[in-house]
Amino acid sequence: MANNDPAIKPKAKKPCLITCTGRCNPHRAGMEPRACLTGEPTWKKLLEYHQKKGSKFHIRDLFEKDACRFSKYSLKLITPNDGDILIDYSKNRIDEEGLKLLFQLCKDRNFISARECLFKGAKVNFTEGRQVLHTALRNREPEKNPIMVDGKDVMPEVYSVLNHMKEFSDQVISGEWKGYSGKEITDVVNIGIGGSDLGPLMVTEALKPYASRLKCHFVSNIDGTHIAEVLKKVQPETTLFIIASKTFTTQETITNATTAKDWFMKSAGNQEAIAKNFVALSTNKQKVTEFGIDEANMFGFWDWVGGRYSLWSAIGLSICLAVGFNNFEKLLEGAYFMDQHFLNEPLEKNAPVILACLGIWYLNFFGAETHALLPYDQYLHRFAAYFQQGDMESNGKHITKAGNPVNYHTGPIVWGEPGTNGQHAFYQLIHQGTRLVPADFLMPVQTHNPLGNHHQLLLANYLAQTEALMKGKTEEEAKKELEATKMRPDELKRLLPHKTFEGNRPTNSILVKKITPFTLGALIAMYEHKIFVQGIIWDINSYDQYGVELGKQLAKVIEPELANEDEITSHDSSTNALISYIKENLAKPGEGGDK
Ligand SMILES: O=P(O)(O)OC[C@H]1O[C@@](O)(CO)[C@@H](O)[C@@H]1O
Repeated sequence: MANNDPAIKPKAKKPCLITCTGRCNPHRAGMEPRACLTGEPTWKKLLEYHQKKGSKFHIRDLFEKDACRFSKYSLKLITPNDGDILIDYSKNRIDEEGLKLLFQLCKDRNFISARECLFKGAKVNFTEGRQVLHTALRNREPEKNPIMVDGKDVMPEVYSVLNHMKEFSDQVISGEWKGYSGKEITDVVNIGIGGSDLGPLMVTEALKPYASRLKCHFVSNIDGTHIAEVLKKVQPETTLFIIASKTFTTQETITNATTAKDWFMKSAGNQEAIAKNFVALSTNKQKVTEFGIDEANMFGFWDWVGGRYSLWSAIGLSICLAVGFNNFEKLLEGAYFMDQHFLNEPLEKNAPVILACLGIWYLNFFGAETHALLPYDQYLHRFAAYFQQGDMESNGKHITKAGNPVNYHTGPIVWGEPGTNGQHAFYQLIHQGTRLVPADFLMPVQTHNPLGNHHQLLLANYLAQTEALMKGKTEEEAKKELEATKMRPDELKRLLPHKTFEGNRPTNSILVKKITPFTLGALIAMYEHKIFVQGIIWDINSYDQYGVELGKQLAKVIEPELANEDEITSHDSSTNALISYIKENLAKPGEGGDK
């Protein structure tokens, strides 16, 4: 399914790819150190393989031809204490030949050396000139594996912050740490956005079975409703506010933090009280102290920690408070387990590499545009949302390392909801729509809430969906079913096409014994590394995010325009008109909100 959007008709004489984005400019002088991806010999072989075989596969046939398909196309990662992690990728439109070509593409794209650079602290974030070392945050063998940044082993600092996080979270949970009026803390409010919110929120929700006595709340949106609704639930004396911001300049976070501080000061009355009920998580000491939070109450981290990769850092303090430091440490251990798997396993046995390659296969050769993450676990209800930032802010790029526009698609649109809810919302499209939607189905075999036959039913639905998406329902099968209803032949003929399922919808089944801090850490790290592999193949920078800046810049221009009485004519007619409409409809003094 080529991308036929007329807005991006291929400029090149003939599109290099089924889904050429039309930005192809292979002859631009000074091509990047690596050949343009679509110029790679392996890429061309993959194109040929797709045209001759890949595009003609039906997964149902692949299973019928090979009784050992599951054992050939699945991985089992044996964890020390949390059971096995099973990655079943057999329900995909691919065979040995195709996988071999994809692994070869990884090698052609210098993946092996790029992986080493990542872990060793090379400046892989090549636009900001930074290392990318979220793996250092969970390095559980610091003596064996020092991590050098600018000639200095960062592991002592990493462990110093972890020790501070442990000491503080233990004190708060035990009640030793008191609020300004001497009362124990009962509620924690994490104020942050993006990577300073999504990770802590997702993990805290996912690990609810491990909850401490503290009630955790998250405020992120600049919409006053978000903080207003949280402040209704907490008391100033017993609330710990965590101001989480890598830069400590993000408008939403500083606005919310200031509102929280003003609300707090109405009760607390003096600046000293801040020291008991506010802490900061940031790389920016100066801004933290300017806000009024003592450096002693700051948990630092470093520029080589990307925001969307920061839950393993001080940004994870709310996780430590929500589930206890020991469980946070198990989360780190799970991620470390996956790091070691990613670092040491050959491509053919490497879960992040396999998931990355299969993603490339559908995105760049079948024209898929999205990737669904479908956790069959209600506690994981924020899992897809977390990887919307993790994946889309990493690989939503179109400029290569050498500064040229790509002529192939890059990062997918990531989305998803927990099962079985998705089945009653969007599975119709996945089963019978016109788009190919590769999907990962995640499932814990054991539930934290054994209740009647709920989990049995959840498991059955989980298994049925990937089977149905793969097998479909042939016309003959549908016809037999309709005939059994004694339906009139003309009615049957009319309904039959609507009742058949093409199947051949690819899925990966990812199962853990149970969602524990360890297995959750491993799963998150697995997807982080998948994103890395895809970024390397696409030759883009997965670790900057300039794309989020323009909107912020324009908002700074518009904000004062909304505050004055003038008619605004400085924008396009739409924006000018929208501003006018808003000004006409702003609440007049005394109009207030309707009750
Ligand atoms: O942690 P901070 O510096 O407040 O940034 C919050 C978020 O803002 C961004 O959109 C960058 O501006 C994300 O990359 C980041 O996670």
